[in-house]
Amino acid sequence: MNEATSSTAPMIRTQDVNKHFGELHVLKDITIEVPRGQVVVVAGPSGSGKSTLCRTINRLEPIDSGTIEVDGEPLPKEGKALAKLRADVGMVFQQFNLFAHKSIVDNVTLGPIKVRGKSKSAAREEAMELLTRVGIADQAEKFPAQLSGGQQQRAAIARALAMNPKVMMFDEPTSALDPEMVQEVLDVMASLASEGMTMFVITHEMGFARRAAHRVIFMDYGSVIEDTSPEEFFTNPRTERAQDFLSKILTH
Ligand SMILES: Nc1ncnc2c1ncn2[C@@H]1O[C@H](COP(=O)(O)OP(=O)(O)OP(=O)(O)O)[C@@H](O)[C@H]1O
Repeated sequence: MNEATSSTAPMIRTQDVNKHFGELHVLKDITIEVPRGQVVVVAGPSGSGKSTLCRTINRLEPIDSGTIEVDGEPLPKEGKALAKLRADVGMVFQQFNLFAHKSIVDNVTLGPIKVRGKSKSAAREEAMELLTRVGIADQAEKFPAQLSGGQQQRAAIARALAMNPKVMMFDEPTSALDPEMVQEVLDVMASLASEGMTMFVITHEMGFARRAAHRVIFMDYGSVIEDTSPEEFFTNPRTERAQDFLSKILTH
């Protein structure tokens, strides 16, 4: 890797990205840059293409045209480079996707041992530090089903962090949680944000956007139609679609 490039390039850069699902044009000429250390909240109505955009950046979905770079490097298509990309771009989904038959600590150590080549003892030590950081060290030996949804999601965040990612992507991380557990997950995310992690967060939690985001991207029908500061987005949304969206979300 070219160090000079990687230290100055935006963490994520997409240029004229287009994607279709059959006839549906789900991403339309998406051009965005996310500088390192920036926290971007991606908002928009259901079906506007937010998840698809997120998944293209991790190459879980291929694109039809355009380019995507992570840390100055084009996305690899296969092999070791793809595994490295998946480690560099940590993903946290709505469903926690933890391995049900492994303990929480084993869920966290699996990637570092298999992909990063860490020794078992080093991986375990780091996993315990991460579980402490997300507030569930006391749950380390339990199985996922023995934890609350909020604890499982915090374990999923620890698992992604264990790969030492360059950027963390969150796809509606709190929408499967009972209301009382939402805040504990958002608190972990806000703390990561304050530590300077680059974050790309799809969420309807506008409180988090106000508190932790540097920027809000609003998508509608596959296009980015607002890309602005949280202050501007909340006080002065430019488009009627964003105004409608905010009035629904904020009165919900
Ligand atoms: N694998 C797929 N095959 C076909 N269509 C898909 C696929 N994945 C998503 N779509 C469609 O693409 C559009 C965008 O979906 P996407 O999940 O990206 O939207 P979203 O903004 O994240 O929505 P939500 O907020 O409901 O999660 C939707 O119309 C969806 O039905």
